[in-house]
Amino acid sequence: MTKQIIITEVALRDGSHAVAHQYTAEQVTRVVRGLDAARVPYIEVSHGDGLGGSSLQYGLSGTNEMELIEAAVAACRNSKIAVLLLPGIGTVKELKEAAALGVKMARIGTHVTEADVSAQHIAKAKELGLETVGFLMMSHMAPVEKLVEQAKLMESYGADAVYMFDSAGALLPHQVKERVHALRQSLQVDIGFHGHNNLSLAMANTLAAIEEGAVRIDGSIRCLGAGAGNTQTEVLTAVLDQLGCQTGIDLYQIMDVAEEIVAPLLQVPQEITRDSLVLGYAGVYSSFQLHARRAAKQFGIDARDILIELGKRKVVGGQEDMIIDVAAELARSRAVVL
Ligand SMILES: CC[C@H](O)CC(=O)C(=O)O
Ligand SMILES: [Mn+2]
Repeated sequence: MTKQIIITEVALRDGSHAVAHQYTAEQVTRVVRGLDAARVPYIEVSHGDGLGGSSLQYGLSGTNEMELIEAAVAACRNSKIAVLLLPGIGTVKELKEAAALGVKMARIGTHVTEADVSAQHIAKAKELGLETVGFLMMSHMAPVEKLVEQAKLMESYGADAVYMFDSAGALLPHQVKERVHALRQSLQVDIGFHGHNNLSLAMANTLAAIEEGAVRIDGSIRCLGAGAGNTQTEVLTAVLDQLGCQTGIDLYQIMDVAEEIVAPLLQVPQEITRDSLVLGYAGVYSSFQLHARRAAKQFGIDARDILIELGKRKVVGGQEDMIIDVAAELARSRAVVL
């Protein structure tokens, strides 16, 4: 595999879920400086749920995300700062603000069956001169044909690349291969992949995606991300180097950022816990983990039961309020049985 792989580092966005959206501008500056020195091409910075995500529904940010973005842009010499926007959560107003701060890439995401809601935001991002990526979340929930159909919509709206997101960390390598293969057959633009490690398959799935032609990959330093986190950037850098793929990232430098700057930020290392394992097993949005844990505590029940029930109900991003409803129902039904 002699390929050029373009990595986007997502610890300062997806990893925001893992720290309950409490990054400070000082932390962002230190991490971005390190990533920039390691020559990571893109660094995503936003609330975990994207621009405008700070709310009671999704979790309040400790620091206004525009301040974090400004700090990130100021800390870059080489890397480009990307932002996430989920239409319905973020708006064009925030996209404009981010662009004015010097952001270079917009990543517009929708649920895997709802690409049509991204048309306006993709067009606006392009108009603002941003490199624009479309991504389809919870891609395990749609059959391959549906995924391809939705990806083609994003391409038709002007996306420069389309990613499939394994948001629940539920896909197995052969399923990733099948999906990326089909996307590669049908799209002209670059294909990307974003994995979660809930079933310990983020790296295997990433390599499966690359084998089938994905050239844009999300990584997260020290795995910092929702659920069990994402494909670990520094490990991916080493593995791709062994495979003869080029990332342009300095391996020792990225290892040092992981060890010396990111690890000390973590209260506990990012690992596969029983709750994150259930996210992958039940096919539930990784960002639901912290909400489910809180609800479990509040109602005196097991977070795994909540997550399994959410999986059965096929709950998707934006339905965070259902977590409390499900927890309350489960607690009630148990009280009746007793
Ligand atoms: C809530 C947005 C979500 O975290 C986006 C993402 O990273 C994913 O779907 O995996
Ligand atoms: Mn994610």
